[in-house]
Amino acid sequence: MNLSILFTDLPLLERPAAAAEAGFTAVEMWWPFDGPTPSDRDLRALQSAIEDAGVQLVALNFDAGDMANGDRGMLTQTDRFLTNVDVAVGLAGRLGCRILNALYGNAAPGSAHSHNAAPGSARPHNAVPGSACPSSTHPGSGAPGSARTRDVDAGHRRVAVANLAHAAKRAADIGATVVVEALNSHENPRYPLTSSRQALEVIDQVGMDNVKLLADLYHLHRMGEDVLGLLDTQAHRIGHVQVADDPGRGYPGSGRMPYTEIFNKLGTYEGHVGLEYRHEGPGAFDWRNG
Ligand SMILES: O=C(O)C(=O)CO
Repeated sequence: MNLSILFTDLPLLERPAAAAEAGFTAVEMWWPFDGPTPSDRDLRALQSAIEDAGVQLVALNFDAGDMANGDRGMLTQTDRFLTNVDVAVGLAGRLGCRILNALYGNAAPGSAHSHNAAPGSARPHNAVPGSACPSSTHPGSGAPGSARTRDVDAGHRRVAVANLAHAAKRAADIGATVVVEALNSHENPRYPLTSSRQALEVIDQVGMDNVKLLADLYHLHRMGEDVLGLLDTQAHRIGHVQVADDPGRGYPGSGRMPYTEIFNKLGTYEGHVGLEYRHEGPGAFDWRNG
């Protein structure tokens, strides 16, 4: 269960114990610190909270920037990302965590992907605070699909692939896998990977065995993907699975996704399935008894 999106009424350091109390033995989390290099004291406090609760950290996101203000990863920001890799791999190593999630990062203004809103999205293209939409202010110079935007995207891709390769090498030292995730463009309008195909393309470009897909079934379903088909055809390329229902990002069964079939398929999946849904109030896990 994901400690960044569940138990949010509790301080972070109390959430591992709450998860244990609720019967979980494994937890995952987004990077929980404000920057890429938290103090040793903060790292030790988190480690102790997890160890003292007796739960296993099974997946950890690298620093993804200021998520609350729209950041979605740092793969294209080399200095910040590489600094964080050492810290995150160190923490994961000490806690026996074997999955590290590297969110790609928002496309820069001027990229084709800064216009990534899905059909029907309620939010404007540049809904993330501080984002710009150059093609609307300078017609022709940065329009989606122009030579300039393609250069921006290709440059970012080269940097992201190199940084992923670096992270994967460091992760290999602790026997860990780095995963790459596609997000839905309704909630993440500037995130450039919005399908499993696009995420797998990046993974192919890195070309290392310990770089795999994070199949977040909620994000993928929200983008119209056949998630059952994905589990059938790409199981060997999936390093981690996360679930929530669509619409609403609530618990499985709260929306319209085919969770009976999904869980039947996941019956043979050997990794952990992260519960990454939002829930307020009691009864967050009642669906598991039904
Ligand atoms: O930002 C999100 O929605 C995620 O799933 C991050 O891992």
